[in-house]
Amino acid sequence: MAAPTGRAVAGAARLLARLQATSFSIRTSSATISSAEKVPRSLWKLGRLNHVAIAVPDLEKARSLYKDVLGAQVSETVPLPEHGVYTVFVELGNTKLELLHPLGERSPIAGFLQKNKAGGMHHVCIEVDDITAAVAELKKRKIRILSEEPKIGAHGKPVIFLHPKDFHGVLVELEQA
Ligand SMILES: C[C@@H](C(=O)O)C(=O)SCCNC(=O)CCNC(=O)[C@H](O)C(C)(C)COP(=O)(O)OP(=O)(O)OC[C@H]1O[C@@H](n2cnc3c(N)ncnc32)[C@H](O)[C@@H]1OP(=O)(O)O
Repeated sequence: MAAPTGRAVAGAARLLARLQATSFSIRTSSATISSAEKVPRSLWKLGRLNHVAIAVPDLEKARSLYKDVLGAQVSETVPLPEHGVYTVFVELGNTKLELLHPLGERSPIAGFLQKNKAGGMHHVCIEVDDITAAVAELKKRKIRILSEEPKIGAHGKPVIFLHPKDFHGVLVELEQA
């Protein structure tokens, strides 16, 4: 077989370069189309970490640990019967801890404390700028929302909880900012 000429080699190189450019732009445009179709991200945004909640078997002991041993500023104990919990908030400057203890027989944290007798991290709460839009999108994505409608949370604002099995084992609360 005859050796390729200089012109043939240059032509092949140009063709290869064009093919690479074409396949790159196809990949780019399909990624853009699919993400634009699936993620109308402009509708709502995540905000700050509002709090990290810790379920505790003895609320007074836990309150005293943060107040007297760590010197934190802590709230009074507040019962929230509509959520089945007592809460104490611990101020940390950039965020808060929420100490939780079961209230009533059907408390949603009773099972968690049965499994974690010494207590443990129960959920993280992240603010969102539009909880209605967040709920609509998460439902479309088949993420389980643990109440029919948002409830009024510990700060007097609407909140929802997302199933821990849909969030890598972490119960996530979203709170309207
Ligand atoms: C005042 C308000 C506020 O801050 O504004 C609050 O904090 S209210 C805070 C309290 N309210 C809430 O938590 C409301 C949302 N929570 C719920 O609806 C419930 O607690 C569920 C998260 C669905 C869990 O239900 P239940 O206790 O019946 O447990 P279950 O045994 O069926 O749980 C199913 C699976 O999820 C796991 N699981 C349960 N709780 C979990 C948690 N906190 N973090 C991570 N995983 C958890 C279990 O180990 C189990 O996994 P395996 O199958 O692998 O064993």
